[in-house]
Amino acid sequence: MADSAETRKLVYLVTGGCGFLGEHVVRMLLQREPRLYELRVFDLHLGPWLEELKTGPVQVTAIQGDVTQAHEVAAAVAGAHVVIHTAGLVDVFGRASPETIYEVNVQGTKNVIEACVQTGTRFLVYTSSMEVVGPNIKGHPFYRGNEDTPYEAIHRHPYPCSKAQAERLVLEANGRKVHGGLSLVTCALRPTGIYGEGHQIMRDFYHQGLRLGGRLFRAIPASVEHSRVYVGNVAWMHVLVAQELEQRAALMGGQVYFCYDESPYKSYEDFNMEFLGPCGLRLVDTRLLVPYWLLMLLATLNALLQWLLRPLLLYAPLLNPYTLAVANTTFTVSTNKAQRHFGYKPLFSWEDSRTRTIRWVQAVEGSAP
Ligand SMILES: NC(=O)C1=CN([C@@H]2O[C@H](COP(=O)(O)OP(=O)(O)OC[C@H]3O[C@@H](n4cnc5c(N)ncnc54)[C@H](O)[C@@H]3O)[C@@H](O)[C@H]2O)C=CC1
Ligand SMILES: C[C@@H](CO)CCC[C@@H](C)[C@H]1CC[C@H]2[C@@H]3[C@H](O)CC4=CC(=O)CC[C@]4(C)[C@H]3CC[C@]12C
Repeated sequence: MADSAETRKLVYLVTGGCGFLGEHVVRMLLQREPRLYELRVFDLHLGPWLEELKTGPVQVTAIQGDVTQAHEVAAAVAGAHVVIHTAGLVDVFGRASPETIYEVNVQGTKNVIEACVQTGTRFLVYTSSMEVVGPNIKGHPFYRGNEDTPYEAIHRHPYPCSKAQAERLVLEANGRKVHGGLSLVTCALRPTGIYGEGHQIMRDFYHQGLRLGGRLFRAIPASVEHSRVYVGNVAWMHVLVAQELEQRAALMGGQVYFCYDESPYKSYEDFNMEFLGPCGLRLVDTRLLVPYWLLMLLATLNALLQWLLRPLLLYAPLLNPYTLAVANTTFTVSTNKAQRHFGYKPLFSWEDSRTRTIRWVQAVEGSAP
């Protein structure tokens, strides 16, 4: 029944569909959206794994394109029922210029919205970020907060600023008339730090630990808690939102939802050790040797070196004043808004998420850094 031609009618577009989250969204759609007829995967860099998806019942169309190019976006959006816009430049390490980050994250999102309006696509799901809220530049903790918790969201770094601007544009576009006269329905999902199969920073920490003889050094007190969320659950929430947006447009349109699951609250480093520990790494407590002021000094030195070396080479280590501030500030969410509004429940338990991630790290073991 689910595979009959009559039930398969919908065309979805996933921007950034070959990224860490995007790939999980693509695979989840193929598994969990029986009405799918065509799945368009739009990305600057297409992955070879897309080929294996082309043999199934759904037409998978790979589109190599750039969200900053309005005409490329419009061509990809034309005829799509739903757009899931995950494409973005995730850079808190100074690899890209602020201008490029704005161009991709803000102008790219404008292009997606305008393409929906011009071509008559009615449903837009945007991948925002917890960074739109915080941590703010004052390092205020956000403890077990929800979507309505008051918090002074002030940023300077281009990444959170660009995500906040883009999110605002998406929410303001809710209710705009699209080609054909119907209204656009939009909403934004705000994942906390995502982990799982394909997580590049986890891979970097793992290889760093191997280089250091199986050790990682604690820099952040264990009392600083972060919310983390498994990539499969983030993908599932995107798919569910996309499915429910039409029926529940009045309730969900123009709304934001944190992405959450049952992953435990822990410091960034302690949480990573849930996976890296079983893969043979140890977290060595050097916090008494490396006090916070020294870390801040190192982070500032890294930023200075990055600036000095820029004409010659790209120096972009994980530690800089911004990443240190984020890592060192408690940011935890506790909410059931997604459950109340569209029946979200995590698809993967914490045990499943942990096991899957550990298996992936173990498979990464032999691969080059
Ligand atoms: N990784 C994380 O912890 C979090 C990520 N997010 C958001 O989730 C989304 C996906 O992030 P990740 O999967 O982690 O990043 P990623 O870098 O793995 O994926 C982003 C994808 O977008 C594509 N892309 C970049 N510039 C593009 C352009 N100009 N045109 C077309 N495609 C382009 C990239 O090629 C990549 O495949 C982003 O919007 C990010 O802001 C939100 C919260 C947490
Ligand atoms: C002080 C270092 C010593 O081990 C640890 C540095 C860790 C940082 C690289 C990460 C700590 C918190 C991360 C960010 C957080 O999870 C929120 C994010 C949301 C996003 O939308 C994008 C990624 C990120 C900014 C994430 C990036 C890496 C950290 C700063």
